[in-house]
Amino acid sequence: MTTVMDRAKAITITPTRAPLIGRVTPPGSKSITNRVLLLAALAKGTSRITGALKSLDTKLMAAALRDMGVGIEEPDETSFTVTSTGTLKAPGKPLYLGNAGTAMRFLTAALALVEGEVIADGDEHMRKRPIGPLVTALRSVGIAISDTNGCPPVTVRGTGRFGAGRIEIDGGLSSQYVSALLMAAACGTGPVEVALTGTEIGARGYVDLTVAAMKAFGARVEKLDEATWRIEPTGYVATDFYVEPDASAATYLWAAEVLTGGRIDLGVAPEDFTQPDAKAQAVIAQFPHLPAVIDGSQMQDAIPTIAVLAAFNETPVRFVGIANLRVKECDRVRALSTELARIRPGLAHEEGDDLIVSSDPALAGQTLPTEIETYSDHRIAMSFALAGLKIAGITILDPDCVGKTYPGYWKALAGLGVELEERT
Ligand SMILES: O=C(O)C1=C[C@@H](OP(=O)(O)O)[C@@H](O)[C@H](O)C1
Ligand SMILES: C=C(OP(=O)(O)O)C(=O)O
Repeated sequence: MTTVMDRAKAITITPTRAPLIGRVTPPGSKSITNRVLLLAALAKGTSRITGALKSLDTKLMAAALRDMGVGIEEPDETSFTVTSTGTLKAPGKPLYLGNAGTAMRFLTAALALVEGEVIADGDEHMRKRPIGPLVTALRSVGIAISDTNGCPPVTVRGTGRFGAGRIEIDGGLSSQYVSALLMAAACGTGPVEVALTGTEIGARGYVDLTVAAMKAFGARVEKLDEATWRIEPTGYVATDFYVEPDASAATYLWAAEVLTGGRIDLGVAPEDFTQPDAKAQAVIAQFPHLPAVIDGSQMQDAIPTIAVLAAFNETPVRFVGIANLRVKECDRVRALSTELARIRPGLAHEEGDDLIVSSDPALAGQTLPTEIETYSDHRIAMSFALAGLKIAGITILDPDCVGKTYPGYWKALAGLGVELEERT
């Protein structure tokens, strides 16, 4: 698998004449898969993970753990069997984590548990994604760690132990910093308190997801107040774990359903997801009467989906609380405004960190030949494909970038009867 953008490749979508009706099983959750892979690696014994996502991001996490001596087998398309001594060994080479934010942030904290020096690096996009607050927090509990101008690569000189005491962390830029500290903290020499400094935190639901996964692997975590968690030094116990489907992946299917007036059975009800992006379903269901202002802070990965949907809404939509989108796989605020405006000038613009989508229901049925730049960002590719369900001439460049979290995306659309023309 490669993360290098393949500009020659493209997919042009033919608008659907009929409502999309059918069944699609979304892949397993990326967020949960990468949490439980790490937790299983930190537990002594064998853990069987089922329902897991197999995609670039989880392959990178699994490969890094294998490099550190963890046995990971893949008995089938959706399972990992993880066998570990409960410790991570220093790999003989830098860990390569591509543009997988979860792998980079979660492992950066976990590398304190390795005895020896480890470098964690990523691709050119990851090298622009901030990790400074996490590095500063780790240093505050005596971990020898350095970054590169606030971004990866990071070098950690671990002692095999995490330490104990209070760690303050600013989770404003990324909740993944908080999740990373919480997971490593259960392997501390004593109890650890993780406390938020700022009032803001990127989607809180991801921290809840972390705590739930930690508890499933035997950790004792107590939420002392809205900004503080206390983690006991229990370590982890190997367990079997079923990963629920990916809520962010589900957003494309929920949107495809309302855009085409169809019915897509995902085999799981929106209320049964524990991931923050499941909140998006209630918003998407209001189409074509989406709210005038949508706060994206608690469902960040769903915003590209809703922004493209908003282009077909009856009235304009302002997206607020999305400044963090500027430090994801690409600057998503910029990518969304640029690519929507490429479809039709004026369709979207930025005001500070807000995104305003002008909306034009009359776009549906038009032919507007447009090549959508995807910036190596799976969510830009997947969300703009939705525009192609209604507008003729939408071409998605570098369509394989969906492999970061949803390698079966194009097949899923084709399975629903969407006609895709591939340029290779
Ligand atoms: O913890 C997680 O699994 C994630 C947290 C979010 O990132 P930030 O915490 O960086 O906002 C989200 O965008 C990402 O896709 C997955
Ligand atoms: C932001 C994302 O990923 P990550 O931070 O895990 O790279 C995403 O999947 O939309």
